[in-house]
Amino acid sequence: MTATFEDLARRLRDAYAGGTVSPLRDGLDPTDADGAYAVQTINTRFWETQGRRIVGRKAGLTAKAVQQQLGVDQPDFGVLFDDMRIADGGRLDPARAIQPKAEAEIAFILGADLPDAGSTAEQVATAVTSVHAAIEIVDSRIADWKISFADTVADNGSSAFFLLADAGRPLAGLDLEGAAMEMTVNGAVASTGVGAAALGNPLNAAAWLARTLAARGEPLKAGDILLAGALGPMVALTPGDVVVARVAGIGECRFTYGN
Ligand SMILES: C=C/C=C(\O)C(=O)O
Repeated sequence: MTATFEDLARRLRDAYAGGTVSPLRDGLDPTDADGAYAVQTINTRFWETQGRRIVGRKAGLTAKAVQQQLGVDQPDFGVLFDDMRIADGGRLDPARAIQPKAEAEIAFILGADLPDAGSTAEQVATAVTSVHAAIEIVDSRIADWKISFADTVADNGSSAFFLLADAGRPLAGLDLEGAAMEMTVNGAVASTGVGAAALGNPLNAAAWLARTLAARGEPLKAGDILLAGALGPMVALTPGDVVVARVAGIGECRFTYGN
């Protein structure tokens, strides 16, 4: 290994403005989760010093369909910053993205802290104040999305932007596992899935996030937004695309990838 974690973190930061970089093989073994999270954390701290505010976390690689797309077999997480949020019905300027893809998800907003490294899905459920249909726009800073597990973890879970349906619903009575997802692009169905795709139930993905972050000493807090992971395959975006995600019984949200 010739590159340090600081080198890799700087390389990924520079890619946001300068364009994609090669896979990080000169400093990270493709399966080195600890090293990859160390790189992610260097950049999280860096961005915080630049005034970006953490508003939540994303779980990723929770759906078999997405794991297969990327050739991995475990979930990961990334940080959601305030400036990554797009309004429901809003626009994402293509100049702000490199090689974006959209994923339809279920999101939770927490009303209580989750400090327990043994948090269960039931404990998370008691902390949830609202459930939303959501879209995450992922955008690898690694050229052509040729990512290993370590590459995507180091690169903030390949996260870039997200939006939540304005209308949220209380958790009580919702069938999260059975909720059918359909995402259309320009009116044509581009991705389908179901809530159970996220580790069996989106609450399992949220509990995985809660445990993982508590164990790292950075527990989820009241007010945090949690993205529970893609419910179906991700879809590459082209300027002009209008993307709508519908999650049955939960809601829908949309954005335009264009000026
Ligand atoms: C590479 C990113 C994957 C996700 O965001 C996901 O599976 O939700």
